[in-house]
Amino acid sequence: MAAEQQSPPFTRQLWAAAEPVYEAILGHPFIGGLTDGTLPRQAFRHFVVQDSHYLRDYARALAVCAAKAPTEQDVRAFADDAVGAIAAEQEMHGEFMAALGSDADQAAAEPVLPTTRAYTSYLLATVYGGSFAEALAAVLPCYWIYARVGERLLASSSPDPLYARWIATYGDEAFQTVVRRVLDLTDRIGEELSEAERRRATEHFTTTSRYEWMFWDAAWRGETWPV
Ligand SMILES: Cc1ncc(CO)c(N)n1
Repeated sequence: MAAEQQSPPFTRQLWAAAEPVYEAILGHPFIGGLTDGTLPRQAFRHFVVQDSHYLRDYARALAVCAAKAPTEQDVRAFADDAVGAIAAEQEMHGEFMAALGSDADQAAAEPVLPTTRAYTSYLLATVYGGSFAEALAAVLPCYWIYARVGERLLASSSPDPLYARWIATYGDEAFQTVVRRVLDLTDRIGEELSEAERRRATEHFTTTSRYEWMFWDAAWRGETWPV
């Protein structure tokens, strides 16, 4: 019991695992190009199309978290966030695709590429097959890394209005509030976990954090299916 009380907040332990990935994301040319406005439209378009595919499955993953959540309030919070992910996906389709001279139908018709498929498959397998703590750890980087990246980029924003708009979405106080709530829940859940359960959850968290870096990198490289 005493050992449990001494263990650090779970979110601190998790962030320590993700910190190198977060630094790598901030140093990635996709993020650099977003802030200085030099990111080629083609790379941004790749991101927007894949992200709309991603968010559809992410919404389902959040709905599974809702189904497994411990309290009524947590069920409601994840169900709200699932709705929020669908709204974000539709906004991506609508506003961003229109600004890129395309439309929702065109985006939906484009293939789900390898990194998107790998990330969403891992997420869905973990939330369906794992405990609530594992599910939470798997979906957490999507919230937390975007909130941290958004917050960091908001200071400099971007000379490109389209990229500035993207940055504003995630740097926005409303999104920061949503993320703080999930982090509070993570610390609450973390207190009840054994060391082995913390380790398992941390592994999911590290894996999906890496997928976050890979997601930007795939857009930057213009990833395609090799065959
Ligand atoms: C890949 C990815 N991760 C996180 C977010 C934040 O919701 C997003 N929109 N897309």
